[in-house]
Amino acid sequence: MSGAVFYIFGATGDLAKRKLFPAFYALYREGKLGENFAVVGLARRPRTNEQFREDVKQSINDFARYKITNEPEFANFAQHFEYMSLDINNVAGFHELNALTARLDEQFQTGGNRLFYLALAPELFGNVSYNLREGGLLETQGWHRLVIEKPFGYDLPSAERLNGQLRQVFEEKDIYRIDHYLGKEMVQNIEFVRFANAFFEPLWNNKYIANIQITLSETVGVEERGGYYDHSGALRDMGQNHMLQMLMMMAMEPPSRLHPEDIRDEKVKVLRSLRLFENSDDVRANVVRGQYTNGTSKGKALPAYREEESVNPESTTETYFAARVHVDNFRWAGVPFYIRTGKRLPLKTTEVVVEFKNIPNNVYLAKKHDLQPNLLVFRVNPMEGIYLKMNAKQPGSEGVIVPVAMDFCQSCQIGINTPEAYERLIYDATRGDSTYFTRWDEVALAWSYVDRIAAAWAESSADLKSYPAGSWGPEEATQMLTQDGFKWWPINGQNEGEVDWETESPKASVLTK
Ligand SMILES: NC(=O)C1=CN([C@@H]2O[C@H](COP(=O)(O)OP(=O)(O)OC[C@H]3O[C@@H](n4cnc5c(N)ncnc54)[C@H](OP(=O)(O)O)[C@@H]3O)[C@@H](O)[C@H]2O)C=CC1
Ligand SMILES: O=C1O[C@H](COP(=O)(O)O)[C@@H](O)[C@H](O)[C@H]1O
Repeated sequence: MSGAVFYIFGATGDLAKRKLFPAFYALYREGKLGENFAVVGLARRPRTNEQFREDVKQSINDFARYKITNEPEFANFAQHFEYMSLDINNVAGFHELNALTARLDEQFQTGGNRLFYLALAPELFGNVSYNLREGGLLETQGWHRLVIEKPFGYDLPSAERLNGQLRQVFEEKDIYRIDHYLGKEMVQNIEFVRFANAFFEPLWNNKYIANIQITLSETVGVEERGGYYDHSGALRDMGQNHMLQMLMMMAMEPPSRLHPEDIRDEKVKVLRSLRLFENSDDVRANVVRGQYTNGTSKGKALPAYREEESVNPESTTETYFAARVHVDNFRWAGVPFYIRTGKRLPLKTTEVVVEFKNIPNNVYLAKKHDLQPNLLVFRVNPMEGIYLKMNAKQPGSEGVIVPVAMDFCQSCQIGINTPEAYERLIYDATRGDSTYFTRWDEVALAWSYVDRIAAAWAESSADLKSYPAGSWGPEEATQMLTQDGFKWWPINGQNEGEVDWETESPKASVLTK
């Protein structure tokens, strides 16, 4: 990797602590950072370099997958970190930052390359980019890249405004919009499994696939982010980004080359093919929203959403939504994509299930047995793997057919969530590989789709359902599939009531008939 100075704006914040410092350490331990780098932590509160390095150490001890086992090695890593107190609205501070960087460029031989990571509230993104230019930080000979966190706007108009601000300073090719789901191993693996196997691609269409289900369930509530979440809700927090990104990975055509722009071109075509909801009735017929009331998990009482800190006690924000999405193109016409996500559900899991059409029911075996459809399941999070559910003869029986699994449990082999999404994404941005970052046209089209749902919801909250914390969400989401002759496949083979509350994490391989 070429050298670089990394600037973490928001270095005293939650994201830096939980994700960014551990990711830098993992990259360093794996030799991917080399020695020609410096990390400058930036935020308003005062911190000495020593205190900052202690913060970094603490965050690694608390959150990293590589723990510190070798103190001299950590000391060597830590001497690449410096801290500067900076209010991003103060342009003079950026001149000072430029002077600091000139020294770091020299000390660590970074070649003038600069990566600006904005782990800040989105309202601050525009000012940072102006001040980077005003402060002279974009004048070195190397590359200058901007990495920004979600949310990218609140709706299409606000996203356009934000993008306009950034584009006054940075070219699109230098803007790396993070969707951390794209950094997850199994989300990236969708593309490989689809396009590197002779037996999937011929079946990957409306002739053989009955429906696709994407579930992103969380056990947590809104924790300390009530203020942000109450303004956002599940649709904007998860739907506009992570869920549509996974849908694109499932539905895209094979790219002609493995070039970032070719891959993103194919993804964006999926968004262009989404059937837009025509009016509020259309939205209500195809999208269910819910909010959790009080309930229990592992025998523990949980508060209702409206009782959470910083949440409006009369809030109508959805903490759950499920939608029937159609991709109106030649490959997918007639195949529903069902997506659902929610807080305070029974399991923390992300899974994508491909349900294949059953064999013709006039065939002898189908006439004689109640055959289950074949399923291909991508387990994204926290267990990682792929399993195929198929039908086979029960050994020794009188021709009894049972569902069996071919199960590739990646996390059983190499551990849970390896490597972490942020490691991959920081590494890719440093190498200039934008494949797993969101291009502006993807962001804009995703907002266009989601804005229609949000607009219908803004008219009236009469369709907002409640669900007890610890349940699988409103009954209406189940009915939506029943209407189509389908059902939600149990997550990791577990129906409600069968959850392993002790571990909360899915069992390796459970099949439900
Ligand atoms: N936390 C998470 O898990 C996730 C976060 N994100 C996104 O990442 C971004 C950061 O989130 P998070 O870390 O949770 O937020 P926090 O509120 O924990 O941190 C915000 C950071 O911004 C700094 N800051 C605020 N105002 C200024 C200013 N005027 N000048 C300089 N620094 C400032 C704060 O430091 P100080 O007060 O010292 O100035 C702090 O370091 C947000 O966009 C969020 O949506 C996205 C996905 C997950
Ligand atoms: O972006 C977000 O994602 C997290 C869930 O991410 P995961 O990697 O833990 O599955 C979600 O909790 C948060 O609300 C949202 O902003």
